Amino acid sequence: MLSDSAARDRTIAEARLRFLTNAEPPATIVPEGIRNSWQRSKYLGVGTDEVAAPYQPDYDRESRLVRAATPVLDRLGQALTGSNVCVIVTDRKGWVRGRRVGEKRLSAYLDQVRLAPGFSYAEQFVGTNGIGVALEERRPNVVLGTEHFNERLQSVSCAAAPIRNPVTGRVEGVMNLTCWNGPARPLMSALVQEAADDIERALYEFSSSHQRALLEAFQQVTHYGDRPVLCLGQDLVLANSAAAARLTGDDHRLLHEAAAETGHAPRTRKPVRLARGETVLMRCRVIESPAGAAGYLLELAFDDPHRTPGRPGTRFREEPAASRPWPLPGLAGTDRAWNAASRAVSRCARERTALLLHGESGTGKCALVRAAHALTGAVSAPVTVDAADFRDAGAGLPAALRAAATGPGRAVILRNVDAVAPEHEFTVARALDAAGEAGTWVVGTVHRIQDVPETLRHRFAEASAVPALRHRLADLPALVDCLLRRISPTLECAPEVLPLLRRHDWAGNVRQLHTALSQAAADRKTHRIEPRDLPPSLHSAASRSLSAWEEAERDTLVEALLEVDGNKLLAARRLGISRTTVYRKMRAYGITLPPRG
Ligand SMILES: Nc1ncnc2c1ncn2[C@@H]1O[C@H](COP(=O)(O)OP(=O)(O)OP(=O)(O)O)[C@@H](O)[C@H]1O
Repeated sequence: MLSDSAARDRTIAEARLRFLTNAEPPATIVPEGIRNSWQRSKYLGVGTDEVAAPYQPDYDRESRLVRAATPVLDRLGQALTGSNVCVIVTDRKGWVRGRRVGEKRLSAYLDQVRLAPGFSYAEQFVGTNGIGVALEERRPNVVLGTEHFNERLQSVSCAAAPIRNPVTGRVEGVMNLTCWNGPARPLMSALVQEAADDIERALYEFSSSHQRALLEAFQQVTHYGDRPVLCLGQDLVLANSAAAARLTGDDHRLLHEAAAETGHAPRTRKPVRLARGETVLMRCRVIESPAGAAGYLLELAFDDPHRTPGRPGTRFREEPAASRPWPLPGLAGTDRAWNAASRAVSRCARERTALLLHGESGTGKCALVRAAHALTGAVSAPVTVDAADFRDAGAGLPAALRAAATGPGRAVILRNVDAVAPEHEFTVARALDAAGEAGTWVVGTVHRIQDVPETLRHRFAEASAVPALRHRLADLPALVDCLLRRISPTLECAPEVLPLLRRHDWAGNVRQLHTALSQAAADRKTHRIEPRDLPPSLHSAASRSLSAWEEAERDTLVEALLEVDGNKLLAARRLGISRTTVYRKMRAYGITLPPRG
């Protein structure tokens, strides 16, 4: 007769097979965290029989995380000698940075499945596993034998817990414990959490005296009362919930600038205009640490502490600015405003709350909806109905909305809500209501929220802003990585490309970035995109917007220069103009070319 755990393993294995072969969501017998992870893994097309963990042998062996983790790993390694257990530490992207194994047979197996230093065990490469799930869900978890997405990992079970930076709360890595399938399961979680705690304590010791000084000042002020407080250090932002709910990344920058101007003037209350036009009164104090000035502590007073900024009279709830990343499958970025949007969209998808997403074209509004909807175990992808397609035949729009399949597990996106003709607002609103009542998740997208007519605005219980790419340029490397992988898995960028991308204003946002990289990839001669492969517009940084004619002139000049390897004299001859004109136009259009290779 089968033991309880063997019977459970068999049930889970059968559920996994059914999930992999059918289009249905995994059976509810599978624990929720594992179900979500299976869905993400399937959505990302992760393999089930080959472990495709990528390898990067060069990494910083002196990083703060490695230094904090090494004594803990050494101690556990000694204690576990001879046992069938292994302890592993990864960084925040899942790259294995340290491993200690109790016995040789397990060590050989882990090498075979690439669970070894230098390899990444992120979920996007390996599918459901303790490390990957801890990083995606940012909480401790256990993955038992057959719950692994990849069958080659099913001989082992693992428990993992995120390691957080005790000052910022950011996940710095994962502590993982792996052993052959067996009865030790309940002990694994306790041991792994204790080890993660030890590493966090060591990280705290390492954190600079600046950070400690800021944290102490912040805690003192926020201990009493709940007025908005913000602490700004060089690479650290601390906000209590009253401040986080009202401030965006752009506001932090504006407040930082104002604080730098005010300096040490604790009695002064300075008015500061925030990104959305609202004014806040700021009292600023410089925080000193033994190593010098650590940053600013800002106490803020809003005009009306309860009103949602910039939304007089609406019933929208703005999502609190979220500092923690909220990764969604296939999408990249950890900017604060992007995190807040991802979090809001995911919550609305789960709760099926009608949502209005606003932001410039190409920022990722529809992509967010698709990814969040997929994670809910949806039966089909969202149906997109573009109101702009019905500008001349507006009566067809309500009919198109009604024709979309409705019901639980389905979603409909009304794109360009502002393009609904006034005479059709009411029937469109009725169609959206009917879809919502049938259990469909209803989402609207628009560039500017103020352009949405009142009748339609009230169909959406919540609103969330998706930031423009130029306001989240810190996300460029991650976005480039993600988009390149979509174009071709072997494609990479030369390091000189990013600075060129960074100075562009990206009016077409992530969509434009994708197009630029696709164009560059189509013209390249190797698997590496070099600066010269980029479209001409990216070689210039004009200080004003150009007319169509000027753009054409700039592109012709850049193409001529690239063809002759940047030689201005030869380019001038080709174009039949003087070398002085070439120099003048290069200056006027802000053209810089990669150094000659
Ligand atoms: N964070 C991201 N990571 C990866 N790809 C992204 C991200 N954001 C957007 N994209 C990609 O950029 C492209 C444009 O995104 P999307 O169509 O969602 O924009 P949108 O804001 O809905 O635009 P529009 O307002 O014109 O409908 C898509 O290919 C999408 O996958």
